[in-house]
Amino acid sequence: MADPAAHILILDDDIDVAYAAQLLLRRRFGSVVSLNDPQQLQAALAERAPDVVLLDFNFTPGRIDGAEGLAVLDRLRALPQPPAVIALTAYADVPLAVEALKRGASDFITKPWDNARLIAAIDSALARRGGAGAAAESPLMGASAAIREVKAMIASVAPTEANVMVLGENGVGKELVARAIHLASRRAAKTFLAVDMGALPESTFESELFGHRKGSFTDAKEHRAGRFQAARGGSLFLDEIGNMPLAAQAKLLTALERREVTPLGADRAEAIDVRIVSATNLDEVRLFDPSVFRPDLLFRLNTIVIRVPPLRERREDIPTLLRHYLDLYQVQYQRPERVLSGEAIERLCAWPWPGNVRALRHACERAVILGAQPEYQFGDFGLAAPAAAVPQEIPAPEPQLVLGALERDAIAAALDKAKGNISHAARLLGVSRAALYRKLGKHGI
Ligand SMILES: Nc1ncnc2c1ncn2[C@@H]1O[C@H](COP(=O)(O)OP(=O)(O)OP(=O)(O)O)[C@@H](O)[C@H]1O
Repeated sequence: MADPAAHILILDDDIDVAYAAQLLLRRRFGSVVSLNDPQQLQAALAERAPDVVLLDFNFTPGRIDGAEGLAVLDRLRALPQPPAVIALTAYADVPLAVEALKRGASDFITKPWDNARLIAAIDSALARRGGAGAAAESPLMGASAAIREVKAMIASVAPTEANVMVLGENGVGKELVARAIHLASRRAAKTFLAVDMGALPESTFESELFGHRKGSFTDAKEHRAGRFQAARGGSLFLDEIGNMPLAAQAKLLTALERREVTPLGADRAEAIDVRIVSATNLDEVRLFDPSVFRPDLLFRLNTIVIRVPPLRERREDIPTLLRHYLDLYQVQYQRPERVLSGEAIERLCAWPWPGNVRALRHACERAVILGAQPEYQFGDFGLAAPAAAVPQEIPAPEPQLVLGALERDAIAAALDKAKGNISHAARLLGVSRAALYRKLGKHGI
């Protein structure tokens, strides 16, 4: 199972559709519940808050304006811990998909869906959400010289149309930078759409990005908009571009060079009107290796490069980030305000934070939930001691501790082999990126 902790809610009046989705998703996610009527929503939310909601937009027979779905979307987004919402649109309705994205949906899928694409969309939504509610909307915190430089670059490139490439390890805040560029640009009122390029199945790459016409291949039962069309007028964030196969890179290059895309089966190309921001955690040696990444595509994407340094290289930001996320989770979990003990601050500032700000955020969430003393202690943050420091003489370890240690070692080995690339490591371990992030959080890696 890819993510046993995830709770997925399907809201679709078509019982067959909901059942098919349930069958598919039950094999991968811990809990999958389907509802056929929005009136059942309140009770379902009271029972367990979902991580991801798959939301159909029309419930009353004959209605196709999507207003019912948009109302549910607004309700879900207003929850204290809003789930990620993936819009299910039956009519390849681009304006509706765009409206849903503007109101906070994380993605949209056109019915009938491609199974791999649906799973990839849920995985991405879980990874982005990181199990931590609205925290993704945090502003870019920090006042270190490195972050001040990043903010200054954002301010100067945002008003231009230049393509920006954001580089940095996993969890340093590349997507936050991309969003900040969008929000400071003249496109701010339009859509910001993030696409995990590493998760797009190769077989449906073109249809996902550029769309397709009804009948262009066996399963193309309806016209379908691609990501380029859905983000029209706004910004398209191409995340994890370092994980794209070379064949897909060639297709993307052609679209960017011509500034137009041709949906599969269409006889005319459509002009592109998107600002491209891309990101990768590949180090620059690998990025400049032509066997990994096409130099001509790199040249298209990296007009401006913004490097976000790892947290261990800007430790002065750690106290601000700790306070920010502790405050956020205290409010979210309705826990009392507490300060950090001196020992905790000292050790947290010295911690290497290989998972960067994402790991710090998870650690803060844990401390808020588990901390039981008047001040937060280092131990509340659940950061695992390095493997070598684990005492060897424990007489009869409990089986789950042994399993935990084995899991941690396997993750560490996979990360090492994948040179820190989360997507590659997840593939080596046979789990989704979302699941791996959760495990990294669990083990404090
Ligand atoms: N400077 C920052 N201030 C506040 N929150 C931050 C900062 N940097 C990162 N975060 C938080 O850390 C988490 C990870 O950030 P983000 O998704 O932008 O990282 P990323 O570099 O795109 O990661 P990945 O490469 O794994 O996709 C998010 O919850 C984000 O809000």
